[in-house]
Amino acid sequence: MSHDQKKEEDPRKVNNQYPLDSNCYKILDEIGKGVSAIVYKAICLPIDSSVVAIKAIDLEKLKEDFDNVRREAKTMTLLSHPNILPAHCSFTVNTRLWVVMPFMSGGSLQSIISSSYPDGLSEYCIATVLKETLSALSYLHGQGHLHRDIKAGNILIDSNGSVKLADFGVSASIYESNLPYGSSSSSFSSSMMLTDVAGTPYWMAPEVIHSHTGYSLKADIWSFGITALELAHGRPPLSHLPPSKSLIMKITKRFRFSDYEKTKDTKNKKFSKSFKDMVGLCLDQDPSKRPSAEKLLKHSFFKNSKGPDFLVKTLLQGLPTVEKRFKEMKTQMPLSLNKTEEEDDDESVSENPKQRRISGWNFNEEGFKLDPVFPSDHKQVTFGGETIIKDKGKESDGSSNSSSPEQVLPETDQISVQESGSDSQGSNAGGGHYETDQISVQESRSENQGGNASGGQSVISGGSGAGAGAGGVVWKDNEMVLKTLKFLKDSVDDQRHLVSHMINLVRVEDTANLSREEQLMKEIDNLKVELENEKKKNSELQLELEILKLQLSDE
Ligand SMILES: Nc1ncnc2c1ncn2[C@@H]1O[C@H](COP(=O)(O)OP(=O)(O)OP(=O)(O)O)[C@@H](O)[C@H]1O
Repeated sequence: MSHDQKKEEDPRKVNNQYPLDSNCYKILDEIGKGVSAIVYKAICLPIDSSVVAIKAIDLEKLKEDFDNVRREAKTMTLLSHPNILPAHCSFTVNTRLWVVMPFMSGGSLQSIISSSYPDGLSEYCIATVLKETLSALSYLHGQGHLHRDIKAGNILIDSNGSVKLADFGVSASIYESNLPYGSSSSSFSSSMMLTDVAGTPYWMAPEVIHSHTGYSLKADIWSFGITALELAHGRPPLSHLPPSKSLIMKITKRFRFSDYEKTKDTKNKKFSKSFKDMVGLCLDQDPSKRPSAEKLLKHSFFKNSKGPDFLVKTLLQGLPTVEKRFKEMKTQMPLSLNKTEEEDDDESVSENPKQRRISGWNFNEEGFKLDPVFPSDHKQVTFGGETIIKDKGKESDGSSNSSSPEQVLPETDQISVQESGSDSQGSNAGGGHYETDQISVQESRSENQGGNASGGQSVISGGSGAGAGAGGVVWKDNEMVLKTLKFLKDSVDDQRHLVSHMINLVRVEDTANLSREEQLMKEIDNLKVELENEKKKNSELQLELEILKLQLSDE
């Protein structure tokens, strides 16, 4: 039956255009759930019962983001590129905005990974899907649009292996920014800056988080780099941490990929030099140094790209349907799928085994190593004598000496650290204790006792518990000591993150009665103070590290 014949039969079908009436669609199944939307598989009855995906966005949940949603629908209908998912139409149904779009039977790369590739994809797959994504991004940037939410969850794949970039919920046009758009899309210009915070925290570029400095097209390139890591490892770096803005602010500060090519991956997965180089270019802290999408397309890594048939034969082979995957995920992760925004900040969510596959990323070694840290290696963290994160391997009694050698991070497998922190004189309460028989480090801090520039003393001894007393320094292996100091510093950072997280939780209660604007102002003030403290502490630690390095070189 031709479309024209059908048109006569069904008055709702106009020129093969998708009708703006919910009665014309029959919902078949739920296939996805985002922060404020549910995605359904449906058929459009008047158009030959063609299969579509409907993203039903809850406008009540959004409220202040309504402009973004309208922008998504508008952007999707205006853009035309083989790697960009178009929208057939959009209309409101009660309190929801329905965006009707083509059904991509493979679903998102995120759903594929979490269902079938928990440890990540092969580099050939990554090169293939990312090259297509980059083509979409290059087109988008050429049109003066930022996507602002590049991640595996927004890269969809069809049964024929075609790859499409979707979800323009937070996309923005640089034509729409307050400032004039003055130069070509591939060059970074201060006249193209946007200033509002948008996107998904773990993928956000540092300049988006520190949005007062403005950001532009290169923010998408950062997210693209994070997406590459997400595809390679199964989840984005540091995604076990709560996505609070203040936390992410610190997290992104810890990314130093400029020397990424120096990385020597020795465990779990090996990556090619060209992959590391490509990721390293994207994750440059300085946006102006990141390549444009157009330039990145010419990177040697994308020569590994294989085309859609390859994806059909590898990635999609034997994959459960998108609806089945969603059902499975729902039964496995009821918490995360039903959680509210507040619960998002709750670390207990990451208790879910799927979400905890990698509990973090270890950058300790040489400062640039990107090794996933697995949950079983999760160390116990104590603060002020109280156990904040329990050792996964054993029940902790909260005492400072309750940790086992297994708690030592695997990447620094010959190093152990014993920390004890105290603000009051003489007391030695709190602190984690990680030790092996190779080396142990004990750090004691007492604000009222004086000591070195940062008010602390470090004791490093060869052999567990043996060797130097307070104030003495016995160095056995310079490299090991440096690694240990780095680990110590990271451990302090971790504790600070946790404290910030707790402070944030308390603040949520505190500010519950304030207006949204007042809350944001308050949060900004708090963040400023927090940032200043952080800077101060970091420079103190830096100084301490430098002093210890000097002592080391004297030895
Ligand atoms: N057009 C589509 N065809 C097939 N599956 C889709 C389509 N759009 C979305 N999905 C599925 O629904 C899931 C949720 O999509 P959605 O865009 O709502 O959420 P998200 O991008 O993962 O999260 P959010 O945008 O809220 O951060 C996707 O991961 C994907 O598997």
